[in-house]
Amino acid sequence: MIEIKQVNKEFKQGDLTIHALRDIDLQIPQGRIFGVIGASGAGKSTLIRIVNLLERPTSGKVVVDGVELTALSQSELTRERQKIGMIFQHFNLLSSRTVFDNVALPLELAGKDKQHIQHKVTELLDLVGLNDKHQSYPSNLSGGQKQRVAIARALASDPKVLLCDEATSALDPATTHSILNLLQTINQKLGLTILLITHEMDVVKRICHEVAIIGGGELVEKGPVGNIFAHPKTELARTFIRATLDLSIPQDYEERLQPQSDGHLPPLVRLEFTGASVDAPLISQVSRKFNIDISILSSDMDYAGGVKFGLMLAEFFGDEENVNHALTYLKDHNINIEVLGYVA
Ligand SMILES: Nc1ncnc2c1ncn2[C@@H]1O[C@H](COP(=O)(O)OP(=O)(O)OP(=O)(O)O)[C@@H](O)[C@H]1O
Repeated sequence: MIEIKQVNKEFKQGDLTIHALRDIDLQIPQGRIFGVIGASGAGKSTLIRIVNLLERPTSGKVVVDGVELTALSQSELTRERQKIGMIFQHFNLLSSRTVFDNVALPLELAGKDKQHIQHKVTELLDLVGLNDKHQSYPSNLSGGQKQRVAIARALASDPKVLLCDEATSALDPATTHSILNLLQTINQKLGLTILLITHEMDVVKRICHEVAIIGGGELVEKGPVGNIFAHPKTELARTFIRATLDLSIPQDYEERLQPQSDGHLPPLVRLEFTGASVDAPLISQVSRKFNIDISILSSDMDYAGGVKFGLMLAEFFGDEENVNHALTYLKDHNINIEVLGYVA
């Protein structure tokens, strides 16, 4: 549905050339939810703006629904752009128009008659769960409701593709959840292809089928979300995955931690399970095999692509030599081990 072929984008700033995107190749099949994740300045916004040619690539092609947008005249492009809806981080609603009139705007611009507009806008506001807000103004809506209006407006011209530019970044976690659910519903009900950019792996994990990771304007890794979570190949992918796992040492433990063992203090160990970790009940195995006790302090494990991954904090009690053997055994089974200190 969307093909990005060998796209490069350079910005000139005086004598300086900023290479915002380098040789990007992406194919996004119809009906999929595709996420592009990257840190600030990685080139995400530039990439998504290139898909509807709000930004023209310096070289390369953009094909949407079989039409090469990069080869079109301005008037042809205006027509093709109706196939592509877009929503933004800050909603971009017209504050002087009611909710109804915001959603009606693209239909008015397309010259649709009043009856069609009334029917279509009512249907869209029903779809996004705002049928009681027709006459409200954006200033009287919550952030989540504003984004719902923006989604309804983006769908008014029956697009085949929806571009989401950090659509949930200005929202709290609960509202983010409800907007992501809505995007998923729309994807399933309307078969709409969704391309979203985000800096949060949680967003990707929650709704995307596939993900591409960009860093410094280059595409470093792409694939089905489960595969990337289970078998990240690059440090950048690992960093994003780690950020979805929340594991901090409780304050009182932090205060009790000693840098050295006196031979008796139990180590506090951070265990990282990745796609490479052996999928077996290793914690109970090492406990039995090396005659030690393991007390799990906290754990954030997830499951994707057929494997478990995540982080665990645990104290290992027992004879020092046995504990060390147990840690070596876990390392040998591809669990990353870090001894954070010894608990006094
Ligand atoms: N109009 C422009 N003129 C010059 N440089 C630009 C322009 N737009 C983007 N850039 C540069 O291109 C690079 C990529 O920017 P882009 O906005 O695409 O990144 P991003 O991943 O979306 O970042 P953020 O998450 O902070 O929005 C940055 O170095 C940025 O400074």
